[in-house]
Amino acid sequence: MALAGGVRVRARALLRAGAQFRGPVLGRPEPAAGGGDGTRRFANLRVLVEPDPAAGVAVMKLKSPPVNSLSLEFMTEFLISLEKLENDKAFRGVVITSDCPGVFSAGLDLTELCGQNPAHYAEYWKAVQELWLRLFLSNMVLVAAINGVCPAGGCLMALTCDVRVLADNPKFVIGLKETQLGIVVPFWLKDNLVNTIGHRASEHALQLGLLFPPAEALQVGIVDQVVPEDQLQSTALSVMARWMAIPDHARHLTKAMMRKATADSLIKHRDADIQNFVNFISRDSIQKTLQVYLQKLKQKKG
Ligand SMILES: CCCCCCCC/C=C\C/C=C/C(=O)SCCNC(=O)CCNC(=O)[C@H](O)C(C)(C)COP(=O)(O)OP(=O)(O)OC[C@H]1O[C@@H](n2cnc3c(N)ncnc32)[C@H](O)[C@@H]1OP(=O)(O)O
Repeated sequence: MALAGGVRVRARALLRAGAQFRGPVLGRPEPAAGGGDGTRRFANLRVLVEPDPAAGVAVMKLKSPPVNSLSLEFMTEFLISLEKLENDKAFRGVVITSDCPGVFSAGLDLTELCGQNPAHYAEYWKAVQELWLRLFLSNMVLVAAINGVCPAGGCLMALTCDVRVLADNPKFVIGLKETQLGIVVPFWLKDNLVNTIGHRASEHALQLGLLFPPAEALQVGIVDQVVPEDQLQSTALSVMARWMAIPDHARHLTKAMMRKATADSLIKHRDADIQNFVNFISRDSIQKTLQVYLQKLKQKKG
């Protein structure tokens, strides 16, 4: 699946600005592009990719500090990195994790949702849809190694993965807290949650805007495994190894079959969903609520 129009334009702008695939990364000199030694890492500004072509796996580390919020730039760079891996036959699986201590992702970037114009909201929501669709329909095995708090849009990313492993830390809550902010999750994200934890549990989780700490997250099934923090990466890689043992074509066709109806319901109604979002987010009452919330977040330290 290729990047959608608006996201592609932004991706091109980022590429022109030289935002991606530069080295050295983390201060370590790297072989020149195309060096082909199989160990080269690549990165754009906000996503660090550590490939292991021998295993067919790459680790994507979200590194958009302080909280990996889903800004347009971050989502675009993430999708560029994902597409690069998908186009490379060497890679069949991706572990998604965070490089920001204590936070997997804080979800939608609230500064993108406050005080902007309708065209911006439309572009932003299209990018969110694209992020979800591209992850949800990815050919590759996706394992989320959740090493931090994972609310709302962070949970959206994790829910698209085939497996979620959560580090056992009481601060690392996961869930869709939108109603607590006075907003409503889009129907396709609701469907994604229902597919994961069932209808009744989703009703409670969504209406109450529940954020589950590890033991509850495991019990309700929003994550598949909870492991000690220091075992998160190794567990994610061994889960991946199990999935990689399945022939790709059969696994992927099965995944596509299981997910088609949920994805199609968004694909068929993308424009209407964007219009709904723009109307909703432009309301004075919603703007006020979000602004107060953002202010509170900013004042937390003071
Ligand atoms: C009819 C159709 C209608 C459709 C409507 C659809 C609406 C959307 C629906 C669903 C999808 C998803 C929605 C969302 O994702 S909304 C965002 C929800 N996220 C949150 O509420 C998380 C908010 N953040 C936090 O709780 C904390 O920051 C934290 C727990 C993640 C991390 O805590 P801590 O480490 O203590 O960091 P700080 O709180 O100090 O934050 C640092 C810094 O970052 C800023 N910040 C935090 N979160 C966000 C964010 N989501 N967007 C933008 N900026 C954020 C924070 O303000 C601080 O900034 P600074 O003071 O300037 O440093």
